[in-house]
Amino acid sequence: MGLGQAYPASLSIQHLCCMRSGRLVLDNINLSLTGGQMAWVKGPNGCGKSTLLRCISGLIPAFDGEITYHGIISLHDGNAALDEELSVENALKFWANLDDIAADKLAQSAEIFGLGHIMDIPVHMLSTGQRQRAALTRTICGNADIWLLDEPYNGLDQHNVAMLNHAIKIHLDNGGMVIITSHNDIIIENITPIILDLS
Ligand SMILES: Nc1ncnc2c1ncn2[C@@H]1O[C@H](COP(=O)(O)OP(=O)(O)OP(=O)(O)O)[C@@H](O)[C@H]1O
Repeated sequence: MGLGQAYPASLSIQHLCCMRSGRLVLDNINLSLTGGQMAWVKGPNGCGKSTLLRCISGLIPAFDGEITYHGIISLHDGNAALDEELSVENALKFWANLDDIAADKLAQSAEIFGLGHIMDIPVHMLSTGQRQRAALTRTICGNADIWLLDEPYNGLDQHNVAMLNHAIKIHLDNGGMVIITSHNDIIIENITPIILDLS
């Protein structure tokens, strides 16, 4: 990960308000996390879950309040950010090279989601679940301390849900942090997420 043990990852959101197209979407949101902790952001469609993750990652400005953090952030959302024309392998290698990730670490991460047999397929030919797995591989093999996972279970079969939960557990055990949005319950052994309900 990006930070050593001497400087653990942390995140603090205080009185955050966020506007979209002139409408207040997030109103007075507060959340504090340290290394090893996970937050589950829940609530009905349109309540602002994705907006919150995009705000934390700096893609949407806060209207009011403060977000402070130590660590490197990786945002995983519906936009896979993988080049549609490249093979899965080359699309992932593009990011691995930028992030200075060793080839064997990328290969190991791709194996977690069983990408081996689809590494030579162009990204635009992937199914929903395959695309989700490829995009998750990018986050999992990276150096980020803080994973922002927006509906990461969408499209995943039961086996790959278990694989993702295992990867999350290892990340938390290593002092990482996770903020996740999901409409489904999150069941990860020995992990009790902090719930942020935006209902
Ligand atoms: N690009 C955008 N421009 C303006 N408003 C937007 C934009 N994207 C979303 N919104 C609005 O922001 C509000 C929150 O949307 P957001 O996507 O954060 O909700 P969500 O809780 O993630 O929903 P879902 O459960 O459907 O994924 C909604 O009212 C939506 O209409």
